[in-house]
Amino acid sequence: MAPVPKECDYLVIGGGSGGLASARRASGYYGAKTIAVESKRLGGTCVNVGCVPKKVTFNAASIAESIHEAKAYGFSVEHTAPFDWPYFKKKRDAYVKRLNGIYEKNLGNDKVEYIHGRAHLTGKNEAEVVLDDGTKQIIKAKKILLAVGGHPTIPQNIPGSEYGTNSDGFFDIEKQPKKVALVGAGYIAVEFAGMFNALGTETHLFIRHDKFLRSFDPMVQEAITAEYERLGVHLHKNSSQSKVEKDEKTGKLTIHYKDASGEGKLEDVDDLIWAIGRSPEVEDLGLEKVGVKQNEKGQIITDEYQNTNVENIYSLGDVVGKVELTPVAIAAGRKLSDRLFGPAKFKASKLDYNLIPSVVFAHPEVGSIGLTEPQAIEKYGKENIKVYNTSFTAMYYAMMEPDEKGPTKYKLICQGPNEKVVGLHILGLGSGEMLQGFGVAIKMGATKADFDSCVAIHPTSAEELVTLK
Ligand SMILES: Cc1cc2nc3c(=O)[nH]c(=O)nc-3n(C[C@H](O)[C@H](O)[C@H](O)COP(=O)(O)OP(=O)(O)OC[C@H]3O[C@@H](n4cnc5c(N)ncnc54)[C@H](O)[C@@H]3O)c2cc1C
Ligand SMILES: NC(=O)C1=CN([C@@H]2O[C@H](COP(=O)(O)OP(=O)(O)OC[C@H]3O[C@@H](n4cnc5c(N)ncnc54)[C@H](OP(=O)(O)O)[C@@H]3O)[C@@H](O)[C@H]2O)C=CC1
Ligand SMILES: N[C@@H](CCC(=O)N[C@@H](CSSC[C@H](NC(=O)CC[C@H](N)C(=O)O)C(=O)NCC(=O)O)C(=O)NCC(=O)O)C(=O)O
Repeated sequence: MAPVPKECDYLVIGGGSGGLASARRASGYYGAKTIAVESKRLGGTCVNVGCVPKKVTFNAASIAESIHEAKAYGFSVEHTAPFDWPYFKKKRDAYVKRLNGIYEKNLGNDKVEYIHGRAHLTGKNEAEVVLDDGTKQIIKAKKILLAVGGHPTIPQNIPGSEYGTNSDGFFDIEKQPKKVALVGAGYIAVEFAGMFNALGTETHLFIRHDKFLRSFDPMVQEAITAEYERLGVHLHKNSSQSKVEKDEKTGKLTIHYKDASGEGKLEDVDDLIWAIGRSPEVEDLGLEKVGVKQNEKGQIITDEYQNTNVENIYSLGDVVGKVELTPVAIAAGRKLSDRLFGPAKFKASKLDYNLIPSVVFAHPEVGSIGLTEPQAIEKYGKENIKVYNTSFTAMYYAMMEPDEKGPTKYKLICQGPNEKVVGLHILGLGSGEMLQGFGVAIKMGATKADFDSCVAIHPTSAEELVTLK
């Protein structure tokens, strides 16, 4: 006999950053009867195959860099012991598993009912969940949130592309590759390439153009691409892949490619990672059944309040594809629950998608908020913007030989006679931690004079941003 349908105020499909944040706010703050459904592991992309395991791997890579650089500071530390990848992976997996448990407990603390299974819409106020044992549970809900995230985009028309893996598979790699190839030019390819290279893997990065991170300010694109080359990442510029072959005996891959200098092949590759963007996880969600509109990429279309075109169905996070970052999904999820279930003062609550800071955990880190210089020129006209640039050697590198010093470059973009700051782009050690505070100031409408009125903290890299000339 089919189980009795469940009923709730708020059904959240997807237990990732956005879904969990919204469910917990709705139930924990406002007492809405909330059910959250997750088909894989609680915490979603960020906790399981994204920010969290990525950042601890980045930390390992940073330690490798410090060990390498320690000599310049008089330590007789040799990078002799190889990095124990299996040991590290086991600990990383255990940490993620611990977080899965914490997240389940947090749901319980906030009285969100958690169901493990795969959900799809069966009506405007109804979904069916296929449970782990194959049985089906109908859930009727006054309001439904679709926070189903995305998955790595699969490359098209490249024979043998299936021999490669993607960012999910990166976290399953059991043994440190001797030689790795990555395809892509965005956050993931750049972060992974930097980590592999710092950990001592021979790293090949295939990009379609001559620079990567092309959505960032030109200063960032140029400096970080050049720095990766200096660090020894093998960059295959203006390249495309025609075929991937696998030697069944050794498991090694051969990548056939074309670039500006003609055809080539890269042999003896242990792991190939495609990092060419992400696609929405909507195939089996039943969107057509209830008429939820999608754009040409399959992403769910919402208005600025996260409303879909269907009344009482909402969506946010990666599946809407606006800004694919965890804090964005979390903030949108909390604002939505404030609006739907909170007091009257939140009736117009919505996330402001302007001036969202983000950091690429590259080597060195890159941070950005607001407009790039070309965007600022397009929006305000060249005559109405003033750009401040600085490029210097961070004091950390003072003890090192000239060829061991990394770059630090900052750019501040100001608009109008008051020189309101409309863009900040930073590249260098510590950029990740630096940007958040500057983000607050910029979000408050800071001008160049406001930056200058804050006394510098010496000696830091950040002080250069309040003493720009
Ligand atoms: C390698 C990598 C590194 C990243 N690093 C960072 C970083 O450093 N900083 C940052 O801000 N962002 C980072 N991101 C992006 C960040 O992970 C995402 O923006 C964020 O997780 C999006 O949250 P979400 O709730 O929209 O989706 P997700 O976190 O993807 O959650 C969606 C959940 O829905 C579940 N689901 C899907 N369909 C169904 C269904 N039908 N029924 C039930 N459950 C379903 C999925 O299993 C998933 O758990 C990274 C991403 C990747 C891939
Ligand atoms: N630190 C953070 O906050 C992180 C955030 N994320 C989030 O996850 C999102 C997804 O990351 P990611 O997968 O890197 O996607 P991105 O969208 O950042 O970058 C993918 C890039 O790969 C290139 N590309 C696309 N198709 C191909 C192809 N067929 N062959 C070769 N290159 C191709 C494109 O660059 P081009 O046009 O130059 O070729 C494209 O911009 C990010 O946008 C970000 O929002 C992910 C990791 C870390
Ligand atoms: N930011 C610090 C703290 C790290 C942190 O937040 N750790 C998390 C793991 S990252 S877990 C991934 C991510 N968390 C966050 O992004 C942190 C959210 C921020 N503190 C906030 O409240 O907005 C997320 O998807 N959140 C969804 C949600 O919280 O609803 C943790 O241990 N959590 C245990 C707990 O919460 O008890 C750091 O980077 O060192």
